[in-house]
Amino acid sequence: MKISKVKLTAVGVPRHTGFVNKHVIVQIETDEGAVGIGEMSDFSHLPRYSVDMKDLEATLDSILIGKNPFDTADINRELDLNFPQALYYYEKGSFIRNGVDTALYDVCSKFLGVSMSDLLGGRQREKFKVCYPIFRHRFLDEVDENIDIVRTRLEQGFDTFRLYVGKNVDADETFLDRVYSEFGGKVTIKSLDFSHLLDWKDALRATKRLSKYHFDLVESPAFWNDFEGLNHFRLQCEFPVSEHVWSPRQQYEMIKKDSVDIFNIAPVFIGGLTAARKAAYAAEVAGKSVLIGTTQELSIGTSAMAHFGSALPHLNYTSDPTGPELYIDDIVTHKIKYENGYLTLPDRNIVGIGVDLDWNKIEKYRVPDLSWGDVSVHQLQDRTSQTRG
Ligand SMILES: O=C(O)C(=O)C[C@@H](O)[C@H](O)C(=O)O
Ligand SMILES: [Mg+2]
Ligand SMILES: [Mg+2]
Repeated sequence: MKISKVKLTAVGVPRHTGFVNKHVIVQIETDEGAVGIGEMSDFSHLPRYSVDMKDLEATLDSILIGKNPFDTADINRELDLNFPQALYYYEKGSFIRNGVDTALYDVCSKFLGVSMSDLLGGRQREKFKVCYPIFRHRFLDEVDENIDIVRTRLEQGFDTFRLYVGKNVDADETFLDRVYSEFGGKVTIKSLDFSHLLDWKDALRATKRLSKYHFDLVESPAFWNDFEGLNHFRLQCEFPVSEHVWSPRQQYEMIKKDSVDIFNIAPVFIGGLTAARKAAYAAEVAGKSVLIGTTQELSIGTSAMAHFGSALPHLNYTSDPTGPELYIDDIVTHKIKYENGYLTLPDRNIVGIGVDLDWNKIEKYRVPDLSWGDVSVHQLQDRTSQTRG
């Protein structure tokens, strides 16, 4: 089988917060007629340059056409040369590599007539627990609307949440107090996520202040790539520490410096399922736990993560992929399913990734390019359309 064409389609899908995320749908066509789909998820993150879609499609054509999609190792090597790893969380080259790599696994599993998970180590689980994100408070009066989100999502079966913190710790504290006084043991706070906004000492002070409320772990409590700072925090904090993995070198440094207890692995940030599996193996070798992170993908990217997570032996913490619940709509015929707060894999009898493109929805949300429009840094950081100063 040989790749005959790469097709890219950009879509802009709003969240319930009003924030519009731009994603790119990947189609890899082959001379056997099988077509693989993937998702370059959420280009709506800093830095504020954008990728030229037409040029990217031509570049990927030049790299991929004529290649056997089963040659994932060789293709990933080529993709790494063209879209190099970077010591940066939201490196757009990683999103590009992830969309292509996912489509390779999809087209190969379709060609073989098996579920995508069969090419990723099989299934240890048909579902896994996820948590719903509560985005960062900047003002005290945002607590009410976030408590409403907890109440609504709890009614839908999500009993676990993660809280972005650090901009207004008074509001963070008020929120946690309200959660435990109103919902008691019915709700679990999985993590406080500092998103690399504070240095490790400020994050430690905030964590100690909030530790009178229960949470399972702390995420990103130091500046970018501050491996020593993460280690200092970790040795002085009673809670497990997680950090996103955005490059093999960064993960190597975190292993060497014993920076974390948990690696937060999302294919989008490490550049694909192939790279994510390597990161998961490295975590296992280092004796660390894994949770699956997210950039808040649509159903294509989320389904790929469900398949990826089904085989991981040390998926010891609640994971994060909830994108299809955050967006007002999706671009597939049937969204990936959540049941009682669990992300549920497509049936193993369904070949490939297990979701199908809905071209009526794609046309509805199609955008001509990945241009930024008028968004503020606050909106980009906290994923909202709110324009308060
Ligand atoms: O755990 C995180 O950090 C995130 O989920 C980052 C978010 O910004 C995510 O990428 C999103 O778009 O909501
Ligand atoms: Mg995080
Ligand atoms: Mg994102």
